[in-house]
Amino acid sequence: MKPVIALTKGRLEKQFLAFLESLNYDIQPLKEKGRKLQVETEHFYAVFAKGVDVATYVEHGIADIGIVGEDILLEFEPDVYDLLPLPFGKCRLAVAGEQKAENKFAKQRIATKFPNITTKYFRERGKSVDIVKLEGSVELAPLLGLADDIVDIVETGNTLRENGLVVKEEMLSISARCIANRNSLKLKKAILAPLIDSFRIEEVAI
Ligand SMILES: Nc1ncnc2c1ncn2[C@@H]1O[C@H](COP(=O)(O)OP(=O)(O)OP(=O)(O)O)[C@@H](O)[C@H]1O
Ligand SMILES: O=P(O)(O)OC[C@H]1O[C@H](OP(=O)(O)OP(=O)(O)O)[C@H](O)[C@@H]1O
Repeated sequence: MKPVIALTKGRLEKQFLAFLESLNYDIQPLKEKGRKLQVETEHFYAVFAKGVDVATYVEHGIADIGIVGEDILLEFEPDVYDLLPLPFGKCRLAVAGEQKAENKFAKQRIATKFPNITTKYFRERGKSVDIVKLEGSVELAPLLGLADDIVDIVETGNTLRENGLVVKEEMLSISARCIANRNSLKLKKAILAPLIDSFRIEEVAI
């Protein structure tokens, strides 16, 4: 029996494949998948889904293991075992906005894909803010007057820069994480351990 791994489609999928390749796994079947959403490889079955759905498939035990951004775990708090950080998908969450802009709204209004993370962050600092939930291109919100600021992922900072926005507060650093279903970890330990252990690499500080 092979384990089932749920992979976040898109950006993390590409980085995970490069990671697998660096560990000498044969990723040819994954590279050739076309539009298929399930692929069998020598060591595991892979299924491809959006990040939050990866967490759902793992929570329900459909997938034994998942590769997902830490932002998804913090925002949705799925009931899964958060096993280990992975050396890709590195970025940070930040509050950003226009450099000099006075707040337009009486109560600071924040646009974000991450309402739960945002509410918690400001609550812990004794501040109550209004949240506008968006699904993408969050940087538009302050430019168009929908919100004062945003809470979003920053990697290179190019998206902020090219839209005339600046980081106002660094919130936290995040990376991709390897998660696991709680029962799978107990019942399928023998087949999961070699895979999980192979993902556990020490990062070299430079
Ligand atoms: N610019 C970035 N640099 C590095 N990692 C990122 C960046 N943006 C997102 N991520 C990480 O990659 C994960 C997947 O992001 P991605 O943008 O591919 O999917 P998404 O946010 O669900 O968007 P889409 O709706 O386009 O699929 C995020 O959960 C986050 O952890
Ligand atoms: O600092 P950077 O390297 O510019 O990366 C940050 C951008 O990447 C993500 O957006 P994504 O490309 O996923 O598009 P989205 O706005 O539709 O979520 C994120 O939401 C930022 O907009």
